[in-house]
Amino acid sequence: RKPKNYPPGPEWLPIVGSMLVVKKLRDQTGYLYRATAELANTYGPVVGLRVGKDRQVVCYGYAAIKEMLTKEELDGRPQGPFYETRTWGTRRGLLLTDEEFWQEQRRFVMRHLREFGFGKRTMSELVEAEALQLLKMFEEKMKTDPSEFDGVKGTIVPMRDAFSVYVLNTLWSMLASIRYSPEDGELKTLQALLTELFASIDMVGALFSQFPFLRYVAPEKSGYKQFISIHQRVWKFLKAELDNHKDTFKENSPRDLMDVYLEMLHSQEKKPSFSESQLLAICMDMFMAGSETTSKSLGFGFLYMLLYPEVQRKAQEEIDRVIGRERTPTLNDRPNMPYIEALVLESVRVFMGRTFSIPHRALRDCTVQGYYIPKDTMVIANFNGVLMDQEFWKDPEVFRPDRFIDADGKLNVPDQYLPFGFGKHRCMGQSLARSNIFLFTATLLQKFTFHVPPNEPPPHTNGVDGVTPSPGEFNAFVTLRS
Ligand code: HEM
Repeated sequence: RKPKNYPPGPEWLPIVGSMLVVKKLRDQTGYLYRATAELANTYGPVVGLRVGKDRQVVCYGYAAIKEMLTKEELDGRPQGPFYETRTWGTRRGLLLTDEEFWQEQRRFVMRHLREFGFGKRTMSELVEAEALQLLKMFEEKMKTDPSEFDGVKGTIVPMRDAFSVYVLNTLWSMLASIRYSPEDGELKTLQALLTELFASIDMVGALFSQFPFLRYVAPEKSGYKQFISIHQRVWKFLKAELDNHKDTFKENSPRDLMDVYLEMLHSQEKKPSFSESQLLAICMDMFMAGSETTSKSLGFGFLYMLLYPEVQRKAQEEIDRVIGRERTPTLNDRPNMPYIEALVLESVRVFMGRTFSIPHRALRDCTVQGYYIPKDTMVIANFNGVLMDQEFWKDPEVFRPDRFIDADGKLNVPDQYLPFGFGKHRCMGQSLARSNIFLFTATLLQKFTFHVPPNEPPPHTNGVDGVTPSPGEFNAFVTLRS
């Protein structure tokens, strides 16, 4: 039965709850975020659902989302088999842990990442080095695989996955001093598996999390088997690196986050939340939270730039004015390049405007916008309701970085812009993500212009649904700037 004053929403049927209504809307609209947006149109900005065993509340619109993200009672993360299976049946990591355990671990990781890359100097070095590698890859492609249309020379580049290894390398250098070659077979397989995993589950779980008995009666169909097998591959990959670190570990000379964590494991000050499996879970969370999100923002950004060539032109004008063509861009250029900064914000907006936050959980009974939220309810923000809000942005579907530039030409970020979350669980990688997108975009646009290939239709902006949305596969015809 619905609790009294629970947020309004569709009827709850025995066992399935409101699942069939959500599923029908999802089938009609093609996306979970659109299905819950439809529900918000009918029931208001806080929608109460039950899917299988889970009570789920979806917040839509700025007021509800801000309240949800800042309310301490809602700082829990969901519990249950789905969230624990990924870390060996216990709660581990940073993304899906809460209370004291999470606070201790988050604090430790944030403090030490500053030494190994989140600090201003180290971050510049890492991101600049990767941007140059990315540039080299495009230059090589130009030489080895040229194309020509109507006398214009260039090359065709599949763009959707063009950035992922370089993004991952900046993160992985900090965590484990590793850089992968874009040709690394194992990494490619792993990234392909993650893309598959991300497309097959949702932020609110999977069928086997809402109906746990399906793990036993329909392990294949419920997605359980695939979920486990992909995680096993990720664990094996990460464990090999951890073993390598343990073998080469030297006391008092930490090379990266893995080493400082290992040092902590041997220290007298070690608190119970620290363990080897927790270190692996942190790496896995960073791997999942850090690389997919940033690469997909870049993917959407470049997809939209194909459709809005004037955005590229404006960005290139700024690059020519501030940097010129001789030296490559650096992170120190950021304060002088509001348009590219705005382009970064706009790329993240169109990506996150198609998805949800990581789910929160009510640690205690509380309210959101006056509605009753019982303890252990999953509460989730549909960012579509705030990042694509028609009333606020006026033309949310248009790719227009200028919306973040004020009358004096300065960057202006409104409160409604919260794709990195807010409050105590806010994203740990915001500055790294924004630095990567800034420098990768500026470095490529300084040398190249990106066009829809003349023999292909323009790519569509819909994207592929999943935990995080991904642009569909698309090609760009890339030409050298004259
Ligand atoms: C464009 C890129 C990114 C976007 C849009 C993004 C967005 C978010 C959002 C919305 C949250 C959830 C906030 C909440 O639950 O209240 C989050 C959490 C998190 N992000 Fe990111 N993120 C990005 C990149 C990164 C990167 C590069 C890293 C790795 C360094 C990272 C690590 C994390 C972690 C560890 C959390 C969990 C924080 C916690 O629960 O305390 N993210 N991110």
